[in-house]
Amino acid sequence: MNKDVPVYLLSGFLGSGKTTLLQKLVAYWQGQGLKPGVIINELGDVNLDGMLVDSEVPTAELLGGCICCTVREDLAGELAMLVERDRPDVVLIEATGAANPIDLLDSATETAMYAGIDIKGLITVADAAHLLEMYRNRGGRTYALMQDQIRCASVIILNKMDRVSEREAEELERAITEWNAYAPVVRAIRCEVDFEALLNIGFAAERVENGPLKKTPGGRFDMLGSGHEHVTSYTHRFKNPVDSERFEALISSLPREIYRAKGLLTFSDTASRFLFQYAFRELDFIKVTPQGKLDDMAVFIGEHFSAAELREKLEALEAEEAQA
Ligand SMILES: Nc1nc2c(ncn2[C@@H]2O[C@H](COP(=O)(O)OP(=O)(O)OP(=O)(O)O)[C@@H](O)[C@H]2O)c(=O)[nH]1
Repeated sequence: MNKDVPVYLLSGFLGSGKTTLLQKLVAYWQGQGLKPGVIINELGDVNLDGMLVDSEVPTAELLGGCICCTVREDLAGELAMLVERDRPDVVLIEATGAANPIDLLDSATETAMYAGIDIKGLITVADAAHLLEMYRNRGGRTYALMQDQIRCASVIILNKMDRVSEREAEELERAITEWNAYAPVVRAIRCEVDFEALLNIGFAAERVENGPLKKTPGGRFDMLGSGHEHVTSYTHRFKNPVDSERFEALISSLPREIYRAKGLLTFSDTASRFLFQYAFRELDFIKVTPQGKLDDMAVFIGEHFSAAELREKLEALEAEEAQA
């Protein structure tokens, strides 16, 4: 009989560093001579994260919805198919940052009943600076979701340590341990951690056995989840290139309610195309050469922001360039 394929789930709020970790874990497993498979779930209908994953890696995409609601059944199907078709040695599932991990765990364990997989547990990546701000302001559904993602974790990566001080990190670690006394907390910058240690400490049998989550007799995980219906997104499709500096200025003037944006852009003043990333007030650009035909687009994610206002600003930016 074939051995069950180990499956790791990856959660963490929008922009915390999940894809950064996914890329590194994939490289780590490849370095061990293993064949990893990945499933990526994005809220938008274009898989931008997929562009950052080695094209040799079998990848399944779940787009246009979130694992914990609209694409729940699809996850089971995609996971079973990936395992059957590509026979990976290990699978990593990256949920959207808006996903409630309970539903993700539920859906994955359902699949485990028939698909020959072994759910190892959940890695939660937290953006230290963003979590700290949320923790100090206490309240709101984003904060509740971040807490749930930490409560459900088998191991927590406290990422973006370059953005907090030692005292702040200690304050965060105390809070995290209160929410989840079982999971080890590993500090990191750009999710750079000792992967061997991470996979050993976080998923040791006795920890999983005594972990924060117990299954109910009905097979579901017994923990109240907070929905993420408050999270909204707006996808903009660009008709023509925009000026990079004006685009940067627009991004830096975004309202606080928009905490995540990413997209693929052609600038009028540069030769190549760029994947842009904006997470908790930090902007990053990566040069890319997308495979196949992909139009310029940007997705903005946040709470109760005005999509109409944002669209107007973006259209004005496009119009300025068209006239120039
Ligand atoms: N300053 C800083 N930035 C980081 C660190 N780790 C990742 N980033 C940046 O944060 C942004 C978001 O990282 P991702 O790995 O795409 O985050 P994600 O959790 O996959 O985002 P979603 O898919 O939208 O949920 C990117 O611009 C990263 O380069 C870190 O340790 N410090």
